[in-house]
Amino acid sequence: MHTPASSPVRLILASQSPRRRELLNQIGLEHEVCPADIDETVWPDEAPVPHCERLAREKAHTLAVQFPDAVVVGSDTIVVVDGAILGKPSTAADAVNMLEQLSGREHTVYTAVAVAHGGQTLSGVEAVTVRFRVLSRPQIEAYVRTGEPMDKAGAYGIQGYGATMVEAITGDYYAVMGLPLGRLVELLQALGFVYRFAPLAS
Ligand SMILES: Cc1cn([C@H]2C[C@H](O)[C@@H](COP(=O)(O)OP(=O)(O)OP(=O)(O)O)O2)c(=O)[nH]c1=O
Repeated sequence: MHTPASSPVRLILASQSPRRRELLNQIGLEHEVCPADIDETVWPDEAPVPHCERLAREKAHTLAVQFPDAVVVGSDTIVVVDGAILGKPSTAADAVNMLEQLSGREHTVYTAVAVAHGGQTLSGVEAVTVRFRVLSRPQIEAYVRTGEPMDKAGAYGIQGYGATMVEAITGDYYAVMGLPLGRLVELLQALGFVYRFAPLAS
């Protein structure tokens, strides 16, 4: 990524998520990683979408204050079913419960992304509807035993074994995986930076 005068820009990903790193690499956005240590507790009466956007903005803002020369990307993903937020499961039993709630029906994944630089923070939220197949209890337990659900909102990874549980998706796949790439590039451009495709090595 560059300034309009073609100088390279220092980009920092304020996240511990290996998926977000992978996704930035996929579109050639060179970056450093510096996870933001923020309190992710849901405020009393805080609705899911404002919660997820607040966290993405806090992650980006916290690091932007520490690294004023850099552009910082923060993001947050939640799964919402029956109005309740499913974050990352804290135990295997918790993961089993979450997957039982998702079985055979639709839920919404919200991913907020925020970019911060020069005292400005821009953000947006992508909403994706995901319909799950009916999952049997043995199937859920076998999936939880793989360990895949444990660091993921809603206890599944669409990019992994979790792909076998999905019947339909409406919205940005990359938002489910943790970082809506189209929205991110749009926000970086709105901050005044230039994103270009680089030729692929043959
Ligand atoms: C639904 C879903 C979530 N996830 C992941 C993306 C996020 O890493 C995680 C949601 O938790 P987050 O709190 O958004 O992110 P994180 O704790 O992994 O990293 P950080 O806060 O430092 O940015 O769930 C998948 O990888 N695949 C999926 O299909």
